[in-house]
Amino acid sequence: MWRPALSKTPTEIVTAERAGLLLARLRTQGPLVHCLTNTVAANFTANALLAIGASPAMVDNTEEAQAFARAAGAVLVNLGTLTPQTAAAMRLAVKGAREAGRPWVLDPVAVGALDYRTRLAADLVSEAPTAIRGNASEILSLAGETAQAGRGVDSAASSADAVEAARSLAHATGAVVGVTGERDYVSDGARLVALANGHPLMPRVTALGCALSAIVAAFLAIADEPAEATAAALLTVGVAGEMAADGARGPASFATALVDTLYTMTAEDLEKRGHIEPCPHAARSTLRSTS
Ligand SMILES: Nc1ncnc2c1ncn2[C@@H]1O[C@H](COP(=O)(O)OP(=O)(O)O)[C@@H](O)[C@H]1O
Ligand SMILES: Cc1ncsc1CCOP(=O)(O)O
Ligand SMILES: [Mg+2]
Repeated sequence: MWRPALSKTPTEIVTAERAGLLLARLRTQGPLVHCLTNTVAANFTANALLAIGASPAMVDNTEEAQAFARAAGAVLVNLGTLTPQTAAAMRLAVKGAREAGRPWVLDPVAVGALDYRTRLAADLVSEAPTAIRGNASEILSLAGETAQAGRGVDSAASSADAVEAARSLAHATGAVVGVTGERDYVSDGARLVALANGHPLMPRVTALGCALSAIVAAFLAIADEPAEATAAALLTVGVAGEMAADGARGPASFATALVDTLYTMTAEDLEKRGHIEPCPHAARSTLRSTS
């Protein structure tokens, strides 16, 4: 049967149709996602990954991390409750992922607010993450702007104020950068897209951003294009957040409804509710070689 090509224009990062297609592929393939994440987020992250159709495994010891990263579909490195032992495992997992050509995601939790993780993050960024997903303060800090460090794990800045930082970080590192908040932005250094879904209950649930970064890893595992995969993951979770908020009584019932929505939502939901705003002014961004 003939089907219309779900193509994008050369300047577009994602369309709702493409995001729906990737969501369906994720559910069919059920990628293994190797998570080195924090003790707050581990359970919620595993449930969110299972709900959307991926297969999570939390393996953060130095004996197994490198070999497991080589076997996984994608790797998540989240600095939330870092220790010297987990930091060593993270370095090994990144090594394994790179050896095997696997995508890996950095979630720089509280980077900028605390020194030890800020130094580790700088090292990890030089190991070519496929994508970096953080809140505005974290992305501003990684991009070298220290004035708006977060208060612990929460952002002190708005994502709109971190758009340029996201683009310059992507441009400088070659990673796709997703900066989240009331609006989410994704850049590969040349292109930029704004995603205007989500709900104010989302930052009222701990580890939601951590689970989002794990879902970015799941999309990267099954996709060909990292920027499209990252934007599709952010769009999916943003739309799921809006849907889950209908009928939620507060943060706890919202968190449960979000996991259920990741399980039930359809490509049609993405097409009906997804707000994708291409940012044409991104054209002023330069080619990597000019920096
Ligand atoms: N004020 C808000 N309104 C709507 N969605 C939000 C808001 N704040 C955060 N989100 C959503 O919550 C998710 C986590 O983002 P964020 O809170 O920035 O990350 P983190 O938990 O790492 O600080 C993203 O999907 C983002 O779009
Ligand atoms: C509360 C807390 N403390 C250390 S990690 C963590 C979870 C942070 O989760 P998120 O970045 O998704 O809000
Ligand atoms: Mg976070």
